[in-house]
Order: sequence, then structure tokens, then C-alpha cells
Amino acid sequence: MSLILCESLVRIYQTGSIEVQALQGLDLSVDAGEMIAVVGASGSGKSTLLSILAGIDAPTAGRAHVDQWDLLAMSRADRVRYRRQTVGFVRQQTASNLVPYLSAKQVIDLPMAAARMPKRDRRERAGELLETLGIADCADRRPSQMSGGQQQRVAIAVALANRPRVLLADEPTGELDTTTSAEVFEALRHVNREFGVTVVVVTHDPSVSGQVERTVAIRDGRTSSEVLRRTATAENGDTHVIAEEYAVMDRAGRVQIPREYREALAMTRRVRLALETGHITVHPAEDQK
Ligand SMILES: Nc1ncnc2c1ncn2[C@@H]1O[C@H](COP(=O)(O)OP(=O)(O)OP(=O)(O)O)[C@@H](O)[C@H]1O
Repeated sequence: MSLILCESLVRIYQTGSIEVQALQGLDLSVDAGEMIAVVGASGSGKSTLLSILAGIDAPTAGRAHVDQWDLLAMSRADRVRYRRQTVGFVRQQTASNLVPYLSAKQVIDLPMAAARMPKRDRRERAGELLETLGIADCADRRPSQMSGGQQQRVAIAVALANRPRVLLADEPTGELDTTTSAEVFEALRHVNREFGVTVVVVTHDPSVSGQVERTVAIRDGRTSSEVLRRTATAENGDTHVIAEEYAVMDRAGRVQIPREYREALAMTRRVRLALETGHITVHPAEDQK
């Protein structure tokens, strides 16, 4: 069952007389407990998608459901509840996730206090999160006394404090060096396994996207392809990862043929489809050959 479901999602930004279509009919389905990476060129709509899923921004049209919530039909009060209970958000800028004068323990406490959780439960939850994320020694330190990787792990703890079903991270390793970035990414994988929280992480980093079972690529505000990875074991016992790329089909059955394929066969306006046993073929129209 999908925990996150977006269908033909559209977001248009209007600045003066200029209209920018940041999302142009995006389709995405994520199951509960999954961890996916979202990749795409700058300006392709990744941050817009994440802001919508985080309940910070509202879509213009289409469908977007997360858990029991319809993101296009939420009241202001629903939105507050949704952001407090259903999703946690980690931003790229380490500093913007934390508060300079609060210790890790204090900042993790904030969302729980806002949700009126009893003090004892809050203390217990903070301890559990600090432990799970390997930052128990940072409990009483302020951001300036922690490394970038430690700060981002505290940010993950803050995002998870109220036990959200979904954890969203927008380039969480963007400001970090390779080693630290691997450490933060491992923390995300760990909480995904440990707490069963569904994780959606936007990244530019191919070494990050290569480590999740599913990578969704966005091009021009639309889901263009998905790469699924699985581990296969050869007869001699060696294991290796197989990555397969899939095109994404929407509810109406529309599939985009990658430009390289179209150009290779000089396909322009019309193609001939044929249903064969077990597959479909796409041929250039006779008059285009
Ligand atoms: N508040 C806004 N007002 C107007 N246009 C916007 C706004 N936010 C985003 N856009 C535009 O929408 C498009 C998608 O932007 P978005 O930030 O979602 O892309 P992105 O894939 O996250 O890019 P990056 O990797 O550079 O962060 C871009 O053309 C951007 O300029």
C-alpha cells in the first residue's frame, strides 16, 4: 500500500506576469517503510516536491496523499497537525536545522514539547534517539561544539522526535565532505530500518543514490525514470548489485520515450505500437523512416 501517492501533481509559481511550472504532472508512489532517493538536474522540481510533501507548500493541481491526508484539501489546522505528527524534515543547511544556543537534548525536546508530550516520555525519547543515531556524547553540546555530521544527525533526531511516518531530507549531505556525507546517509538508512520510518531523500550525490533500492529521477517537473537495485547471488556465492532502469507510466498509460532512443531511430510525431507476447514494441512510423 502506498503511504505517499502523487498523481499528475502540478505546481505553478506565479511571479508578476511570469509563470513557472515547477511540477508538470508528476507521478510518485512510495510504500510504507521504503527508502527512496530523488535525483534530477538543478531546477527540475525536487525541492518543490519535498516542500509539498512536507506540508510547507501547496500544490496547484493533481493528487497528493500522505497517510490519511489529502494535501490539496487540508485546512490550516490540519496542516499544523500534519507537519507536527506525520512528517519530519531535514534541510541541507546544517545550521538552519538547529538553534545556536540550544544543546542537542534541548533542541530535540522542542517538537515534543510543542506536541504536549509528558516530560518523562520526552526525556526517554530524546535519549533513545541520541543513542540510535550514535550521538549520545553530544547530548549537552551546542551546534558550535559539534561536527557537521553530528549536527545533521541531531537534525535527524529532531525530525524524528514525534515519531513521524515519513522522513524527508533535502540534500542533507550537500554541505558535507564525502566521509561525513556517508556517515549521515548511513544514519538515514539506520533509522529507516530501526524505526520503519519511510524516507525520501533528495540528493545530487550519485554515491548516495547508488545505495538505496530505488532512485526516482525527475526531469522538467515530471518523474522520468526509476532505477531499482537488488542484490543477486551468483552460483559461486558472490553477490553483486543489479540496477535496472524503468520508465514511469501514469494512470492514463502515458510513457515517455527517452530522447536518446527517439533520436537514435529518428522518431518524431507518430510511432507504431504492437502488442507481442510478453512485451510491446515501438516502431518509427513508416513515413518517418
Ligand atoms: N518560490 C518560487 N517562486 C518562483 N519560482 C520558483 C519558486 N521556487 C522554485 N521555483 C522555480 O521552480 C523550478 C523548480 O525549482 P526547485 O527548487 O523545485 O528545483 P530543484 O530540482 O530542487 O533544484 P536545485 O537542485 O537547484 O535545488 C525552478 O525553475 C525554480 O526556479
